[in-house]
Amino acid sequence: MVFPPEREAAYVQRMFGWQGTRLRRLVLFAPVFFLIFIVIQALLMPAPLIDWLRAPLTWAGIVLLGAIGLWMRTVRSADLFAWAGVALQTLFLVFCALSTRPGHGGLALLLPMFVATPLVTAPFWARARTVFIAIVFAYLAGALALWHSAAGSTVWLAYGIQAVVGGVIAMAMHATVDNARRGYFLAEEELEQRARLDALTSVLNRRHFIESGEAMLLRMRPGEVLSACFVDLDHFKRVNDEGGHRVGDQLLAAVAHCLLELQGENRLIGRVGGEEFALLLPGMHAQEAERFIATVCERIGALAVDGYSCTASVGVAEWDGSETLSDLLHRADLALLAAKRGGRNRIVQWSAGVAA
Ligand SMILES: Nc1nc2c(ncn2[C@@H]2O[C@H](COP(=O)(O)OP(=O)(O)OP(=O)(O)O)[C@@H](O)[C@H]2O)c(=O)[nH]1
Repeated sequence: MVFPPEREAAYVQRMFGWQGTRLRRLVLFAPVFFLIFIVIQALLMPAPLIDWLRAPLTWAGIVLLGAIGLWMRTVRSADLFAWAGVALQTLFLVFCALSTRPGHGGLALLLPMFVATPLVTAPFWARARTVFIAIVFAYLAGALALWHSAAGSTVWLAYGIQAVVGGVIAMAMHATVDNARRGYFLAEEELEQRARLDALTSVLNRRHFIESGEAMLLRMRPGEVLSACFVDLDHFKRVNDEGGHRVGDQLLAAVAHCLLELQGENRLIGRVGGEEFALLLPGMHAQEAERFIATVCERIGALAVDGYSCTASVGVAEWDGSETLSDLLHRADLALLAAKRGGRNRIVQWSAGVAA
């Protein structure tokens, strides 16, 4: 399953989000695992543990792996974390390989067996290419261990077979799990999308319009402007009563389509009531919003379903730079009431007089 690049990135980041906390804890175990490997070797081989602990290689490994592990705890990007994980895992295996004493082929084989499935960070949530490189590097490190321990040809043959079979199995496991997760991710995205949109008109539903609008106001910087519009269709009850609800539905959908066609970047359009729509227009003063919405109203007036058409009344209010979304929409709503009172099919800008 191949996603477009931006969805692929979102998917990898989401997977990392799910597993990030556990992985951040896990990477700290790299120096500990290395120490355990040293202790196992010391127990199995005649050299005393103190000899191993005196070796500069042991301390270089512990310090370097510890430092990378600590740094990785601060990484937020999923891709960077995956590559750092590959580097950490490879270095861990290289240090294990280099600390393997010559003449002990059996012990050296432990390492490649140990790494049959890449350890430490096991970036199975990452992109397939990263996982593939992690597996190849893991087996190369295993080969280094064999070479270092001067293993015989039988051991090399066994390792070669294991590397090919293990590598293929690891990639197949990754592909299977990844495919299932991608399917789940797509289904979840679709559900989220459905929960955000109004079923009839495909504009934002009321809840998401309010949530997104509040988030938009929080992102506004000093000096930035924004206007809100409340659009209410005039005498819509008549359309339903005379043409039937199906015609009413089709006309509502056509109006929403008209609004969506004019949806510029960052503009928010929501259905906030039966035949009421609200718009948030960042970067527009009230006058600009009024001009913009006049074009929209003209297009709405030109719509017709089975000979039925409608006009719209609109209230416009400009954000004062500090008020809440609820207050801003309330002022736009008061302006809308004034438009209705004034005879409908018109746009009214909020002013102190409108509230009276
Ligand atoms: N077909 C259809 N009609 C809806 C929907 N939601 C609300 N309505 C109708 O919209 C109409 C709104 O009626 P009113 O609130 O009286 O408003 P109006 O007739 O547009 O009159 P004014 O707003 O005062 O101009 C009602 O008949 C509702 O049934 C919908 O999803 N589909």
